[in-house]
This record gives sequence, structure tokens and C-alpha cells, in this order.
Amino acid sequence: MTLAHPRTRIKICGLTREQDVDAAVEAGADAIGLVLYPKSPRYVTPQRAGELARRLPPFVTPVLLFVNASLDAIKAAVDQVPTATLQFHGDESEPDCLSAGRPYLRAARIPLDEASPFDLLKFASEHPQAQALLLDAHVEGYGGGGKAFHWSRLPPSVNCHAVLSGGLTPANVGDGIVQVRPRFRTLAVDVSSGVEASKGVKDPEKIHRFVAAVRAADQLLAESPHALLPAT
Ligand SMILES: O=C(O)c1ccccc1N[C@@H]1O[C@H](COP(=O)(O)O)[C@@H](O)[C@H]1O
Repeated sequence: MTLAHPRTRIKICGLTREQDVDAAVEAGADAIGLVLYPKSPRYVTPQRAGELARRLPPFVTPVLLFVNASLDAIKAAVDQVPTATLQFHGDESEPDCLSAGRPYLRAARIPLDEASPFDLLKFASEHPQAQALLLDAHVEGYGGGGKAFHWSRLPPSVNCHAVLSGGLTPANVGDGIVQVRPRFRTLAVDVSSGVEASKGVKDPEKIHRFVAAVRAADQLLAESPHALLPAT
């Protein structure tokens, strides 16, 4: 059976503190992201990632984020968080993404400039084993830039699961869900900057408002499926 409007899953990314992990869980997040990219202001060591992930209750997924990491570095983090889903946010090939033997999300970094070409269908075909494509804006530093790309750039129909990210906030996530969900098999959302007090420090009130905005969009779509805009 296909559900017309499955609940939008939510990932809160870039957590560095116990209280932020707890706030994400209390708000109802389905996944938390831990950034293993040393150049990020949200970087955590593999050991710290393990400490934070061990706070999670069942059925909340820890996601380990990498940018062009070596296999040794990936394995060191997976040793600490053996149940992790991996998020590859750099220039990794499909064999790189498969090398650690864990489910993974592959970030597609979509140019902010509408004149710059980006072929998402080709990108999807190059990552057939990704659990989902994570759609982010192409920003300096690879990600976590708080910038939204033009959602209208996405193709009308892509036969894969997707995670919308890049500049999401409590104010725009509902609109993002309505615009992007019809184009993919399912849609989840991922936020970092939009729920922060400062880089690497989350604001529990913003997390709650973000989750409430996602649930409001889900409710709207369940009650009025016509609210889904036709994909262009
Ligand atoms: O968070 C980071 O510092 C980061 C560094 C390198 C690659 C990705 C990073 N974060 C991811 O970027 C997207 C968008 O984040 P934002 O909401 O726009 O801040 C998200 O998937 C983060 O997990």
C-alpha cells in the first residue's frame, strides 16, 4: 500500500552537546547528525560522536557526516557508532560511499546561481545505492551554510527518496515540504543553522518550532492534498 502523505521525517544536524541531543529527541526528531568534518565549526571527534549517539533512545538514527574522509577515518567513527547511517557531503564516488558497508545519504550540492547547470537525474544515477539523496545548496565549506537553493530547480519527478536541506528554518520548512515532496518517492528534512543559537549550539525553542512547522505541513497535506503544488 502506498501512503499518499507519509509523515515527514526530521533530522537535526550538527549536534555537539548532550542537552541538544536531548532537545532534538524530546521534540520528536527521527535522526541526529554528528559532523566528522574537522574543518566544520560543528566538528566532533569519533569518540565524542560515540558519547552523544549513546544517549539516543531506540528508533532515533545517528547520522555521521563526512567530507572527503579517508576510509580509516570513516571506520574509526563507525567503530564508535556502529548503527550509524553515513552522510557523504563532499566529492565522494559511489565506491567511496559503499566502502564502510553502512547505509548512506549522498549530498547533492545544488548551485545557488540559477544559471549554473546541475543535473540531479544524472547525479541520482551515479548513486543508485544511496538510501536517499540529500539536497543542499552549494556553499563554501561544503555545507552547513544556512543557504536555501531554488527548490523550483528540482526536476518534476525523481525516483528516489530525498532529504531536503540547506537553509531550512521554522519559517520556510512548510513551504519546502509542499514544493519538494511531490517530486520524490518520500521526503525528509534536515536542519542545522536554522535551529542554532550559535554555530554548534542548538536552540531548543527553535528545534520545537521547526518540528511543529513540519507537523503543520503534514497536517495540511493530509487534510488538503490539493495543497501540493503541481511540480514545474
Ligand atoms: O554543518 C556543517 O558544518 C557542515 C559542514 C560540511 C558539510 C555539511 C555540513 N552540514 C550539513 O549541511 C546541510 C545544510 O545545513 P544548514 O541547515 O543550511 O546549516 C545539512 O545537511 C547539514 O547537515
